[in-house]
Amino acid sequence: MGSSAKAKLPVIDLSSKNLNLNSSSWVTKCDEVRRALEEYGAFIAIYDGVSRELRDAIFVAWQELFDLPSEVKPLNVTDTPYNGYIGQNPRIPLYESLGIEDVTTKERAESFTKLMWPSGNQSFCESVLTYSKAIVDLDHIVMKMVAKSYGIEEHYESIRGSTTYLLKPTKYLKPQGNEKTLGLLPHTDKSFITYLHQDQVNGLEIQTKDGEWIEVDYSPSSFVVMAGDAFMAWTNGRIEAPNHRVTMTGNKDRYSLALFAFIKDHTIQISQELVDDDHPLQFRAFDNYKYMHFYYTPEGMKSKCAIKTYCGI
Ligand SMILES: O=C(O)CCC(=O)C(=O)O
Ligand SMILES: [Fe+2]
Repeated sequence: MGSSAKAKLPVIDLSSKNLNLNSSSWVTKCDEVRRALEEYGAFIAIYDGVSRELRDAIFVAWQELFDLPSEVKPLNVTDTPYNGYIGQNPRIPLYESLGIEDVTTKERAESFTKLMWPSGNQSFCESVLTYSKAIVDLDHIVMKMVAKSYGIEEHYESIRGSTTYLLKPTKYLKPQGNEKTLGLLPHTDKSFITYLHQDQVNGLEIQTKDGEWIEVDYSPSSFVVMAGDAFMAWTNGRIEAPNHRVTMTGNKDRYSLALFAFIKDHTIQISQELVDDDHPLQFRAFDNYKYMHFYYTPEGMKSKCAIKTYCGI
């Protein structure tokens, strides 16, 4: 199927002045968030928790990071596949990314900074920490809203403390010539939930349930909220992780920023409140991190829907 200029992701205003937990509109808004995720697996959030200055600082920081010598960036090695450095992959030659695991802890932000800049880069480290914490606040809002709408607040509280965040700055080189070029292959995220941000250049495309590709057009002051595979299992399949990809056109490099939330060292139970005659139990309790490791095995990679292969019933 081709790309469609008509289909659009829902846009939901989650800025602080428009959210009042004690008003009747709160419940309506929670349902709006839940419905958008059920229909598209994603939506665009307008969110004022990241100031313009912070946004500018973070994209300056990413440029500095990607401009580091090519022998420095691969020093970022992690135990978890694909969380470290990815570059020079012939299947996606425009793509380069670095993951910062457990980014909201000061020690990890500092150790990553020191690895990349042994003589220090205080402003980089501060921008990373402040930005990540602002998106964690957005995560808490979104999760609270989904949980409220499904009536599973207690269930969410039981996993919330086990959330860990991976920040992944990504650079896509501008394509050679005028050809539309694939920057990132179609995939679903292995996370629980993902928050995407971009500089000026569009390129993200999300596939609808009927196979159409939506070109996501979002401003630097908004964020794409997207369900990952683990979210699909947690909600007993009510919310599916959408297939998405990046295509590059035009003559500018693209910088994007993903914050992936994972549930770690905690077995995720499927919400029993979401199991009924119309929605029989589809998944067994599972571990988000072990699932991610499974995904990168030959069996996981060839599976059509890895989360169903891993813990589906
Ligand atoms: O660059 C983007 O907008 C999307 C990145 C993405 O999908 C990913 O890193 O999983
Ligand atoms: Fe993704």
